[in-house]
Amino acid sequence: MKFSANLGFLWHDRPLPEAIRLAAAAGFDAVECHFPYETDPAEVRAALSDTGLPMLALNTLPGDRNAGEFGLYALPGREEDGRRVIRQAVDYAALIGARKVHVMAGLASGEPAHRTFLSSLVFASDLAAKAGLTVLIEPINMQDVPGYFLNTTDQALEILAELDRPNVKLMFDCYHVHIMEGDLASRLNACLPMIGHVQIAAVPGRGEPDQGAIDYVAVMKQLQQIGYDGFIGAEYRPRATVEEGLGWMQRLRV
Ligand SMILES: O=C(O)C(=O)[C@H](O)CO
Ligand SMILES: [Mg+2]
Repeated sequence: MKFSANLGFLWHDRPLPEAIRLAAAAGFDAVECHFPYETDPAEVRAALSDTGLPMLALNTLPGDRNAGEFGLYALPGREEDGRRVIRQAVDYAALIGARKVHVMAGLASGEPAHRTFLSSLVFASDLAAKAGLTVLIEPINMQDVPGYFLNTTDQALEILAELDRPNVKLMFDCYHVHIMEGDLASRLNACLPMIGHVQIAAVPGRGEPDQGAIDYVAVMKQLQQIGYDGFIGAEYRPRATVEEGLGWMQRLRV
């Protein structure tokens, strides 16, 4: 199993180039981030090239967080803002060699939001395809982000089927999926062909993936058995320092 440090959560208080170097020193095989846009891409590139780690993915900007926004893609009337943030993400991804962009749906519901999400994804898919990138959509649980548009893998699979674009895939975050749908094993089997990335954290608490309701040794074995050959994103909130909590990595390298 190959592990990617999610630098939106791990070493999030450090400048991004330093966080990349810390991830390499801690034994990660790759990194991914949330919102790198304020960092000079040349510095990110230098850290990636010094360490040899690939940057897997980044997020589109979520809009105005102070006003409660958490993504723009499913918000009727905000299509132009959605286009702006995907252009920015694709441009930045190209500069640092990232291959995937997670587009954040936002707080919305109902048919107008569904239609907006679909048409925005068509735009994102076309733009990303020109740069050889994959677009990710991620179901997020309703306890952490009440009102988020995309909550379950079932809903995501329906959207992906309706969209029918080979470069738009599912971000399967085990933490969110377990909270919303339980039964990770059958969700993984059902979603495998559409999975573009996997993320992990403990439930409850979103700490290191080494305790709680999800048996991650079993999850890793299943992923290997069903032929998932991508990276596993460590997207958790360390209970103490990142370094102190890294014991899980050895245990999960099945
Ligand atoms: O919150 C998550 O699980 C994510 O992966 C996001 O990228 C949103 O920050
Ligand atoms: Mg996630």
